[in-house]
Amino acid sequence: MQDASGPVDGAAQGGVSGPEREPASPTPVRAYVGLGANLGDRRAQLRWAVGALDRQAGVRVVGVASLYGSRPVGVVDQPDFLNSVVALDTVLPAERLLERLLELERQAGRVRLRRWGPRTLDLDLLWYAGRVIRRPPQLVVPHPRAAERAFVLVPWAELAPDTVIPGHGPVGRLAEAIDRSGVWLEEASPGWWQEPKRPSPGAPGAGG
Ligand SMILES: Nc1ncnc2c1ncn2[C@@H]1O[C@H](COP(=O)(O)OP(=O)(O)OP(=O)(O)O)[C@@H](O)[C@H]1O
Ligand SMILES: Nc1nc2c(c(=O)[nH]1)N=C(CO)CN2
Repeated sequence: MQDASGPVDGAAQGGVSGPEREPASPTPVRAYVGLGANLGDRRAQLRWAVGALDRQAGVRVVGVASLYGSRPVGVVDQPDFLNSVVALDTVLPAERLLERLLELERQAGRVRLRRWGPRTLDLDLLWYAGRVIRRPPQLVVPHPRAAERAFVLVPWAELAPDTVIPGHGPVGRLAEAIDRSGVWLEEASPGWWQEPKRPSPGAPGAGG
């Protein structure tokens, strides 16, 4: 993983260009993915998702926003969410990337009970290389509700305020204009998603 402001480099990542696979983009493109959870050990699930995304062939996590708490939007009689946004460089086409996101949701034990209902892990493809993709209901990019959700815009603006959501404008401007009263900082990046630090031998409390 690296900083989100780093260059997009290294076309031949992840070994996704074998003959039996989908043709991959020749060079990596930037994508942004929204993370959400409001059931189970929410923080652990989001932390797992960051690592699992980075381990996907053809995907590299290049930035992770802070962790935010948020009051539920849409269906309001459900527990509060934790939300964040990650920046990726990927050689996967958008459809393949979405398949991976849905598979990771399944691995995290997500069961689809109702739209906008509670979930152990939600991964939304917010933005892919600035492209507009309309293949409803399977794939719509930019995510159709991203520009109206403070729990998306606030973490996203930390990573990429100048990124333009086609049809809406720059993420930073949208984040400044939106009502963010239902969103609060839970834990600043990078603390929440990095491996816990082991105490060094001999340090107070390290034992033995
Ligand atoms: N950009 C996108 N990101 C994630 N899923 C998408 C996207 N576009 C279309 N979909 C489709 O939406 C379905 C997932 O819907 P889901 O149940 O997660 O909606 P939701 O999270 O309850 O609501 P919302 O879409 O408002 O966040 C998937 O089957 C997927 O194919
Ligand atoms: N605060 C918050 N509310 C939501 C969220 C979410 O991630 N955070 N996700 C939803 C469906 O994707 C519906 N409502």
